[in-house]
Order: sequence, then C-alpha cells, then structure tokens
Amino acid sequence: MYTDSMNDSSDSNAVKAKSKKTKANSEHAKKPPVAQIKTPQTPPKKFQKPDSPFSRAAESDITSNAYFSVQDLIVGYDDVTIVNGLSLMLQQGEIGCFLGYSGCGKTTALRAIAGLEPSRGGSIYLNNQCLTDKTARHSFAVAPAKRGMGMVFQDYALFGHLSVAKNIAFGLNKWSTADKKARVAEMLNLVELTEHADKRPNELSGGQQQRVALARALAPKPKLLLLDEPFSNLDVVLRESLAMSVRDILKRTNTTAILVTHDQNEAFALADKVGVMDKGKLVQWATPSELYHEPVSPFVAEFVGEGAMIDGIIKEGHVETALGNIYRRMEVCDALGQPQYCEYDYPNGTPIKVLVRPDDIIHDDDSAQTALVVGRVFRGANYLYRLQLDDGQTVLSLVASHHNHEIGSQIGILPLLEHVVVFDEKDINATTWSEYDRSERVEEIK
Ligand SMILES: Nc1ncnc2c1ncn2[C@@H]1O[C@H](COP(=O)(O)OP(=O)(O)OP(=O)(O)O)[C@@H](O)[C@H]1O
Repeated sequence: MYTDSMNDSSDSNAVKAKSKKTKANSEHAKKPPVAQIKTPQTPPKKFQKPDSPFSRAAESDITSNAYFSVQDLIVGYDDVTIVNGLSLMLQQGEIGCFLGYSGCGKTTALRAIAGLEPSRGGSIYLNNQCLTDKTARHSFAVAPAKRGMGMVFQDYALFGHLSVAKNIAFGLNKWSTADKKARVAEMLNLVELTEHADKRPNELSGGQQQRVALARALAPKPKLLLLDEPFSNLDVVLRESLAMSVRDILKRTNTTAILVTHDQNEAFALADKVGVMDKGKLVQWATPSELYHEPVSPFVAEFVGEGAMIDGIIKEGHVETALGNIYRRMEVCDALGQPQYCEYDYPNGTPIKVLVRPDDIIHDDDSAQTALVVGRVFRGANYLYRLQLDDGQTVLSLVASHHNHEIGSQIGILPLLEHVVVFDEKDINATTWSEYDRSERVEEIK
C-alpha cells in the first residue's frame, strides 16, 4: 500500500437467520406478508425509480451544509467520459464508499477528488472551500498538496529504509520535534503498533503494514482521507476484520473518509454511506441498510446482497405473487378512520418483479405454506437454501444451520416482506442470484 499524505500543513448485510422459534416469527405467523413504510405522513413512494442516487434520508442532507460535497462531477480521458455527473455529500466524521465493478470509474472519481485528475465539470467542496475552478474547463483551483487530504492506496509502498515511526512522521516535517514525537506516539498507539515502532516495514505482516500506512496518512490530521482498495492485498478473513478496525480508528479520530472498493462486505463493514457506481454514474448513495432493503434499481438490488426477483401482478391495494398477496401496511386513514391503501405507480394488472431477500423467507416447520429445497450451501451458522415455489420460481432463504433439510424435501416457509421493493419487469433478466455459486460448496438438486 502506498500511503501519501497530501496535507501540506501537517449492519455484513445485517442478514440474520430467523428460526421459527423467535418471538418475531411467532408474531408474524399466519399473517399475510406485509410491507412496512417508514414515512407515514407523506404519500409513500412505492416504486422507487433511479431518478436520484440519494435515498430519502440522504436527500434531506442536500439541503444541509455538508462538510464534503461533490456536485455533478465530470471526469474523462480524451473523448471518453469516465465519471459522469457524480454527486454526493458527507458530514464531518462520516465514511463514504464507492462500490462498483472493475472499470466503473471509482478510482478516477477518487483521484479527481484528490486533484490528481482534472475535472471537466462540476464542483467539489471541502470544509466550506471550493476545490474546483468552475471557469477553467480542464483545471482545478486547489492543487492536490493544498487540499488537506490524506491517501491510502492499494500497494503498501512504505519507505522500506525507514522505521515504522519514521514512516509515520514523514508528513510532519513542519511540526516541532516535540509535537512530532507526541503525534507519532499517538498514532502508534491508535493503530496498536507501539512495540513495533523501530521495526522496518518488511518485518511486519501485511495487515500491520497497512496500519502503518493508515497511521502515516492520519498523522497530519487530513480534512479528508481517501482509501483506494486498501485491503485488496490481504486475505479475505483479514480484510473484514481490518475494515472494522479501520472504521473504529476513523470514528475515534472523527475522520471524514472515502473508500473505493469492489467488495460489498468491506464497504458495509466500513462505510456509513455507500455509493453504487455503474459506468461512471452513481446509481445510489445511501446507507448499507437502505441499499440492501431499498435498492433503487435492479442493478443495485443484484449488486448488493443476495436475493431473487419473483413475478408479481399489481392488484387493488396489493401485489399478487407466488408467495401470496403482499399488502402494504396501512398507515393513512380516511375521514372515517378507514385505512387507505397506498397508491401504486402502475395500474392494476401491471406485471412487476418483487425483490425477495434471503432474510425475507422465514423457515417455519408449522407453516401451511411450503417450498421445495432445490439447493443449499452450508455457511456454519446458517444454511442458504434455494427454495422452489409451487409455480417453479425460486427464492433464497437463510436458515439457522440446525435446521438441516435435505435437498428434495418440502419445508414450511413464512414470507416476511418488510421492505418490499418492486420493479417494472422490463429489463430484468435475473430471477435468483447469490454469491454462493462462486466460492462455496453448493449442493443442488440433480
Ligand atoms: N489515464 C487514463 N487514460 C485513459 N483511460 C483511463 C485512464 N485511467 C483510467 N482509465 C479508464 O477509465 C475507466 C475507469 O477506470 P477506473 O480505474 O476509475 O475504474 P475502477 O472502477 O477504479 O476499476 P478497478 O476496480 O479495476 O480499479 C477504465 O475503463 C480505465 O481503462
């Protein structure tokens, strides 16, 4: 990892298996699936459209004074536009993340924020300072070294001939000797490497070297810390734990940061706000939970987490599906106190797709509704079951692993669709998807 301080002055998917014995399950037993809306005062927007990358919660931030904001940023090379109209904001101490497939423009966006790539349009504000020159098309107002940003990149590239302590002190050349010494000691303590202060980087593990890189970037107290795939050289197990410890360090130091990654677990472990990017555009900028439960498009739904899209038909006041009729929780009452169903954006009879997450399907041996186990993967605490419904469609269900059901057996299910998201069925090819196909031992029905 290359760490370069440019400061010149100085809830996993929150997917939990739910067994039939839990209180929550018993409360929902035998009730029709119900969708809950969180904002009863305003007419709920049932069909979420990708007209804005911001969730409703984040949209309210727009009107507030954000500590860091990017508006309509455009970056390109030659004739090609790589980052197209990127907008986001962070409050001080918040951690943001660009998440997306390789080549979608994450690093380019980060480099433009750092001033390492010229922007072709848009503006960047940090701590009430505009960093971009709105008048000159291919220039920026504030040079990279003057932006007060720290960077932590993919490859370690610590100074191999310097000790850990001297690496950390590298960006503090303008500090007094006493202040520098105190700051290095504080950083060593922060990243729990005090006893390694005099070692050379090559005497440390990859994770430790990364913590040195982080300490070096944090030492000059950057206004914004940029992290570009900082964990990609580490093995998977270390990545998530290091991501959590980096989050802890950033929170303790109230550091505002942006992470670039293609790893959703890393993004969720570290970030407060995650921006899913696709072909240079920020498709959604929201909390991990909102991304998972309220994706604004099928792309986000499939990119973030596992799940299935099953067929539905819009009916008066509900959606008809193979899992049963899905009603929305009734929140708005008429003058007589009668509940009003939410209005749908599509007319009755419209075929739509309903997003079903693995934690939406609860296993319950006593349920009259059953599904056929057609595949499963053992994940230690849970099984991820692939279940076939009566009409042949499949959904996923995450079930505590002491519920060991063989492939080919019928198991009882209770749909618990708390955050129902539906999409126009056009342009949706995927029906069921999960990560397990790639890395885990999967048993499938023959
Ligand atoms: N200096 C450059 N000149 C021309 N094209 C470039 C340059 N740098 C990047 N690109 C192109 O811009 C696109 C986005 O690259 P970028 O590195 O931002 O993607 P990324 O999402 O960070 O990908 P990865 O996860 O693989 O790092 C790619 O198609 C890349 O080839």
